[in-house]
Amino acid sequence: MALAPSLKLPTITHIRAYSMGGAAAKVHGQGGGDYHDQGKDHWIDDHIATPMSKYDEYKQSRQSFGINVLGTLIVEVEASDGTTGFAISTAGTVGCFIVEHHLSRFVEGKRVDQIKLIHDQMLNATQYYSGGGGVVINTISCVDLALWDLYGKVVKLPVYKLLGGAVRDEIHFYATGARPDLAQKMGFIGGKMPTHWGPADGDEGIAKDIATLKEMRERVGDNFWLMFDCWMSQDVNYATKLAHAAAPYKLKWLEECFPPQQIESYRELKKNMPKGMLMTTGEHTGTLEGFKELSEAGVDILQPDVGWCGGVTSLCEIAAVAKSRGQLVVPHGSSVYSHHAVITFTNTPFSEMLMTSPHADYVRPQFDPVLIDEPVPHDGIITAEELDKPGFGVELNRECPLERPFEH
Ligand SMILES: C[C@H](O)[C@H](O)[C@@H](O)[C@@H](O)C(=O)O
Ligand SMILES: [Mg+2]
Repeated sequence: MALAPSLKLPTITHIRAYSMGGAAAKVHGQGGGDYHDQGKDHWIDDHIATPMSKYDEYKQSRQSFGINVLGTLIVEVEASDGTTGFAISTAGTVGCFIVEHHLSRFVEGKRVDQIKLIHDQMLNATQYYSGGGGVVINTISCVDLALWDLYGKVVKLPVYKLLGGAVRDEIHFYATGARPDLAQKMGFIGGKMPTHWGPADGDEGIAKDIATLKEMRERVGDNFWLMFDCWMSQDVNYATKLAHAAAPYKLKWLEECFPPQQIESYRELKKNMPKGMLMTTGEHTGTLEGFKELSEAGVDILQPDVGWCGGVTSLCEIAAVAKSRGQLVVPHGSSVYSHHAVITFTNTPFSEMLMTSPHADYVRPQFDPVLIDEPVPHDGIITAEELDKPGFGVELNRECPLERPFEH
């Protein structure tokens, strides 16, 4: 049966890649897709424990060791009917090179609905240099997100409806930031704090982070969720001791204690943790196989970042891996790009809002200032209705200092 004329979909004529911020930029602290690229005196760069914390010179600031060197990647795709779609991620100038000189050949000339075909070709064509994660997968994710945005804008449907529709009317959020007590007042269901100390600080480090947890528990009462985010900074012994020291204060989960490759460390920690405390991780894992391994190691909540794991196409596959084992998938804070996916997942009962206001004392759009109309939770909630705009429902703020370093 021939397609109705209205369903004859346009082809993709152009893909373009822009960067903003990062080491290659003249201006820093711009925020955007690389949300760690903030200005001075920001909670997100205040003595947070990392794998680099064992070096005194890199203890105070993650920017000092380069957490924000990449900057924002913006990918724009244009269809033969003139419609454009775009997305952002963390890949900056490096990502621009990969898009313009490698991935563009798999995109231009295809129909706007051939997203999965393009995704498979991008993943396989970069296998020889991607290492299955990092900036290459971030870049592929950004292209995938831009394609979903374009498809939605061509057929005039929000991405979540293209994925099969909402399974709930609202998304409820926990907040990540320095002030869970303020997050509670803003209507969030929980607060996730970074840890500030690690194995190099020994038992004294554990005592200091537990003191913060104790203080916050006293402020928020017994029922508000409190979590620690350890950003790959620990070893199994330290994480085990921290988990048991935190149990009296009802810590809900311990997040990303180790680098993504240390599957055996996660498997061992899960056995060591107090009963009822959850172990979560995944934001720095970039392959479906990597998430399968984490799932089998007993991770309770998989936390892929849709801009770093392969895009919406991969996120849906990861959600199915989790679902097959009765586990949850709660994406790392990635704003509108994960909202449209999670509202269609039956194993995502809540999601993350990353507080990018400097003192975590008000709700600022996570990718501010690069997205126009970026939705934010009100009283800790975003409704399906608020997502009812074509594509991801946002537009690119072209007043940002965008550069196109390469062309093809
Ligand atoms: C707060 C954490 O240190 C990271 O900055 C954060 O981006 C990420 O780990 C998260 O889970 O939100
Ligand atoms: Mg995290």
